[in-house]
Amino acid sequence: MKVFLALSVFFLLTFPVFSQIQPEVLVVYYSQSGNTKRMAEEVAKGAKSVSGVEVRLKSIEEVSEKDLLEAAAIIVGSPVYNANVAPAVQEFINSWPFEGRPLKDKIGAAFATGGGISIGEEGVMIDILRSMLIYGMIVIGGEKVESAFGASAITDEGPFKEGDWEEIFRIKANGLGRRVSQLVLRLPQKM
Ligand SMILES: Cc1cc2nc3c(=O)[nH]c(=O)nc-3n(C[C@H](O)[C@H](O)[C@H](O)COP(=O)(O)O)c2cc1C
Repeated sequence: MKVFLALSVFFLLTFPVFSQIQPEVLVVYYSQSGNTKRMAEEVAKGAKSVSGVEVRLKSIEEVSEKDLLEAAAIIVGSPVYNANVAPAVQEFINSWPFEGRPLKDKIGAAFATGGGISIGEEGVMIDILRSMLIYGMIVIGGEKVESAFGASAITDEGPFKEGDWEEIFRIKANGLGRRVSQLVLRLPQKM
């Protein structure tokens, strides 16, 4: 009897801790030749470095509406296509649920990869954040002023030409994910 009582008390005291649902950070990307995918992996790594959050990494083709609704934060990555968000990414964002604004108050952030310096990546991140604002999301940038609009990488010009993944881009991507996770934990969680 005593053992039973002790076990019951232990269960009652620890159940809320074990059953607590961790907020989710969804990192989602579109990538044809692998650069944006690589950046997404680094963003996810940064997000995972913060304990107390669940991180999901998916391509836009793999993401369901349920994934979007369950996430406390959505981080979207796109390559630069003719100085714009890749059409597949814009279509993906356009397909998000809007009625009743179920994405309102989720954190939103962006990352981008572009072939050349200053030929589109900043504009792409701002365009992603601008669309997120329509959904009522709380948009944020990266950790440092160098990633104020999000994390971006140059993949095909001068010293940044394919091959080595530059450390500065990795640091920006890690920092973006980390900051999103830290801020997610500071928001009141919806049950
Ligand atoms: C159709 C097309 C248009 C592009 N336009 C631009 C551009 O305007 N500016 C730029 O910096 N890079 C441009 N790029 C280069 C890609 O943005 C860059 O290679 C990117 O890293 C590709 O990402 P991914 O490897 O994830 O597919 C373009 C690439 C394609 C295929």
